Amino acid sequence: MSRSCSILGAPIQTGASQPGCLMGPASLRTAGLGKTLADLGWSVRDLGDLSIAPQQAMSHTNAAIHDLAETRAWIEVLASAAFDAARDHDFPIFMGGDHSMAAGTVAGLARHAAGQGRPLFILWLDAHPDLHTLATTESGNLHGTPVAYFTGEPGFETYPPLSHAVDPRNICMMGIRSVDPAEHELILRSGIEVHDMRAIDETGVLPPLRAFLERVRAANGMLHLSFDVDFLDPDIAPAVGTTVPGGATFREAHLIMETLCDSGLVTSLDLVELNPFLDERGRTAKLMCDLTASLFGRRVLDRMTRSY
Ligand SMILES: NC(=[NH2+])NCCC[C@H](N)C(=O)O
Ligand SMILES: [Mn+2]
Ligand SMILES: [Mn+2]
Repeated sequence: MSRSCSILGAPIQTGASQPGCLMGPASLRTAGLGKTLADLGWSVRDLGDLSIAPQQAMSHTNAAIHDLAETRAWIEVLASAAFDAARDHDFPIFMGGDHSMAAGTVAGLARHAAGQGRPLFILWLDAHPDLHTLATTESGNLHGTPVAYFTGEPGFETYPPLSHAVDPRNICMMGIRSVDPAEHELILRSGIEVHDMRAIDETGVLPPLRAFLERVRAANGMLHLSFDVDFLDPDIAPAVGTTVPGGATFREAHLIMETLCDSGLVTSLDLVELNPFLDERGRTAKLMCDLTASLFGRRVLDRMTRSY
């Protein structure tokens, strides 16, 4: 029997500074995400898009924060939907939407993993660590906050209560190249494993990735991959509002996805920050689909025919 995956859209853009991520799920569907996975032998269920009710404005002592009520509502809806999707499917995919949605998906997945008696690990592919609290964010863009929230940092009283926090030592970040001072301080004290672009230039992506996967395997963990488009170099992935030069190459990104596929350890995926308004003839959406295909088993050569 083929393994089942679900795709669920979260057209949220209130966590970002500029509009457009709202169209992310439609763009990924247009690029053929569902058919791509079905062609690889997966049984694919499209669960449609989530939505939130209109919200009353919420204020915060940090006046920079915008759209708090909407983002809070999205996180609540997503946490519940992610829990259900993980219960009902072998491999749920969450299509964003800006990265604030990971506060919801990871919260729901952490609750599901706890019910299975397994720890949840997170591989965070991003130019940014998204480690602000509501007190430290200066931009007020809440897509900069999900990791601080789901690791149980204080200062999130206005977000939905978190039922199960993720242990910071179970998080591996790769591709990091833009860190604010408050985030830097939190990285140093939290124990999150962070591989910045300098580290990747020095060792390549495989040694740190394999070491992390060994830790996941040894702990019988579930592994969630949260993939921010800005992990990739802007030359190959222009459709994101927070481009940072010097990102992962096409080949590094595919190698990561193929290695993750070989490991068989990944159990869920966020595809976030795609802003189709900034895309060039759909090339970023197409690349995100192709990278997902590598994660789901697409190969250039069958391993059996490969000679070492
Ligand atoms: N998910 C993202 N693209 N986050 C970018 C965050 C950038 C910056 N650290 C901020 O807080 O505004
Ligand atoms: Mn991000
Ligand atoms: Mn980012």
